[in-house]
Amino acid sequence: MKTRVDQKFAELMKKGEKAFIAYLSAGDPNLADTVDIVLRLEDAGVDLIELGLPFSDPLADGRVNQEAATRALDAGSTFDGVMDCIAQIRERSEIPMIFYAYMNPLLSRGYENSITAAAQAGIDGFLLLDLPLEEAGPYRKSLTENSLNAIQLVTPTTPDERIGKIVKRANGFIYCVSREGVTGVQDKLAEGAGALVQRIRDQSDAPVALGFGIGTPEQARGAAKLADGVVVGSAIVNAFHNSPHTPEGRAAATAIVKQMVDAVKTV
Ligand SMILES: O=P(O)(O)OC[C@@H](O)[C@@H](O)c1c[nH]c2ccccc12
Repeated sequence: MKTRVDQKFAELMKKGEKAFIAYLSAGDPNLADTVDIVLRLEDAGVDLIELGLPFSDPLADGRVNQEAATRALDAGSTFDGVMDCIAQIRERSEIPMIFYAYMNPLLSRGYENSITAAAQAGIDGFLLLDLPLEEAGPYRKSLTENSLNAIQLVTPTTPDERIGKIVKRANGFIYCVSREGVTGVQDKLAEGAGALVQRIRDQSDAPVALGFGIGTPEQARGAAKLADGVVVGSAIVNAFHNSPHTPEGRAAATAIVKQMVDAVKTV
């Protein structure tokens, strides 16, 4: 089972290049704009998209991502609308996409068919935040049946023994959460990020992407030196939210992201 995510990481690692992964909340400010923004990010050199399903209680998200999810919900984003958005992106792009979701909206809609619908729409993997490993058997089985990656998170408080269990069940890439707490730009890269990436690499050969708190080209470069990929979310959400929703404004926001992409690509 080789997804676009697998292929992209294999291609980049062969070139000795680091991956740039951009997070955004689907539907912020609306689903049609999400299609435009994703295509602009791809043009700016973003390698993978982590697309968030808007949810009312995103407990792992800081203010920026919470407010983005609320804007998306207020704009009428639904699960089916996000599926249409993904399908529209897929009509025009082969960019690898990971579906980031909380359990609640999937359970309320029905687990299995949510995964099947997302696979049919064209995503390559799931990042499900609040499903404990021990209860994720049926989830992983459904992902495998749909040829989707199961992206798993490792955090600074994850013991080594649990890292071992997590990486055995992960594929695509391992998401290394650089710091304790919720998402949101910080003034510097977390001190222990490098050591945490190494703790993962001690138990897995899978690509490791480092995220949480990265908001400047310097921080992105620093993260790229430590891992195989860099994830940026809040800074990108902010750039597009704080720029006019016009072609010029979108181009300006994209240019901000491109500075971080270029910093990662020159490591
Ligand atoms: O926003 P930041 O600090 O750049 O972090 C990336 C993050 O937004 C994205 O990967 C993500 C959004 N919501 C999450 C919840 C848990 C883990 C990761 C995420």
